[in-house]
Amino acid sequence: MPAKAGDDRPVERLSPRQRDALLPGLEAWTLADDGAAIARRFVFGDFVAAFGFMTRAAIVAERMNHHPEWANVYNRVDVRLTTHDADGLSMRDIALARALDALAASA
Ligand SMILES: C[C@H](O)[C@H](O)[C@H]1CNC2=NC(N)=NC(=O)C2=N1
Repeated sequence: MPAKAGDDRPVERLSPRQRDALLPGLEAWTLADDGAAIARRFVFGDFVAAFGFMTRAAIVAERMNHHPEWANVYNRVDVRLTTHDADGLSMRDIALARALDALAASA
């Protein structure tokens, strides 16, 4: 089984300073859980568009070996990203957030 992309990146927790330097590029995301996670609500035209986003996002997440915590109600997808292995935010969360933003922009 080939290693998934992203497996070899260090899963180091971001310091508050590192985190605060990265968040300006993720305007639609908010800090959650005392800085241990970031969260965003995506809103689509209808349920099928929302689920299509989730389908595409799942493929990207699996390839990155980094998985969202998310909930879908009709055309909304609420996403929370944190790195369990780092017990907080890591670059994997930033990378996945950027990837999800790009997917939503092209939905
Ligand atoms: C064994 C597997 O590589 C790890 O459990 C990966 C999988 N996906 C993950 N996803 C998230 N969000 N955090 C992790 O720490 C994480 N770890």
